[in-house]
Amino acid sequence: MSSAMPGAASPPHSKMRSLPLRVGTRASPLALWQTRHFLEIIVGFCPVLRGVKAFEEHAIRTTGDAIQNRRLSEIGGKGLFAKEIHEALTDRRVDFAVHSLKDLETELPPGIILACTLKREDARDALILGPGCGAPDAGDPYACLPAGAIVGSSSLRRQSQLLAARPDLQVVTLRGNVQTRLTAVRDGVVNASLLALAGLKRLGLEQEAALALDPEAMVPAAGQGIVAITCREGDVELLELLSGIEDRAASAVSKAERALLAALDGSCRTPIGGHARLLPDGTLHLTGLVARPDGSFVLKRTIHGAAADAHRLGRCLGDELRLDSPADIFA
Ligand SMILES: NCc1[nH]cc(CCC(=O)O)c1CC(=O)O
Repeated sequence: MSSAMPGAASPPHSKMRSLPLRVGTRASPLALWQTRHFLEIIVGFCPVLRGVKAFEEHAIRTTGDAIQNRRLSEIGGKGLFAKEIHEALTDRRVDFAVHSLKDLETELPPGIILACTLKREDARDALILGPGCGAPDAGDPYACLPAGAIVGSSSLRRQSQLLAARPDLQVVTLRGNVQTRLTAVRDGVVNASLLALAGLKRLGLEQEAALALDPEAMVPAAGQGIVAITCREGDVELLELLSGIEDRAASAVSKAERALLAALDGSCRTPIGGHARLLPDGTLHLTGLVARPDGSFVLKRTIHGAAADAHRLGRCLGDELRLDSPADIFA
């Protein structure tokens, strides 16, 4: 965190509030990378913000960061990574905040809105291999895992899809930031793990991925690979500025994926996947998945339609998946 020199920066034009703008972020290396990435984009878009001390980073420690080695499903879900950041916005300690979209709950607190989404990085999950694994084979991605191998993951979505393909595997809880999880694999605490390729790429760790998994075979989390910015609903100046850097493709796919998630209204104990692609002809393809954590039930469907209908497509697919799932999935 840095503080501005008093009086060092004056508003670049009359419409702009006084600087610096305060940016809220989690403190992990990935979150800080994403925040600096966002700042580069916004400065590129609005050069008047260059050269002055225009931004101030506020790293905020969240409840989710403080809890290690327990499943999010046990501790109350993804909202825990954003709660303190939302509070900082509401209390006007920051002006906007940078999030991984997949960690952002579908229903934000009153007064806080998703102002823009940045261009999507690779949405796929990556397989990380440690001691005891064979050579990776893209045609049969799990063949490199020996019988009974221990896979570290705290994601019920990844666990359910993995166990559906390989019921012999043992999935154990593994949390912490990307580096912590890579270290656990390298040290042989687990034989393998699954991580978002986007996080690895952003941190320059792509070479740690043995394989990128086909998103139809391992359906990613809704919003995976997308950075999202929140701000206060009434802050029209900022909303206007942020709308200028909105990536339209990311906006369409995130609308579809998040409408799917909202329609499923799954508790954090329900494995849910959602992945949309925008084709060059403007059609949007959305794949959704619901499952039992042990992989004994997996339901996967795809819907397609006009990108302009992204929200409706997501809701339709979510309703359909819910209707066609056994009662225990959403109990
Ligand atoms: N839940 C943690 C989290 N939130 C966002 C990412 C990766 C970056 C992204 O999806 O944009 C990760 C790490 C992971 O799942 O491996």
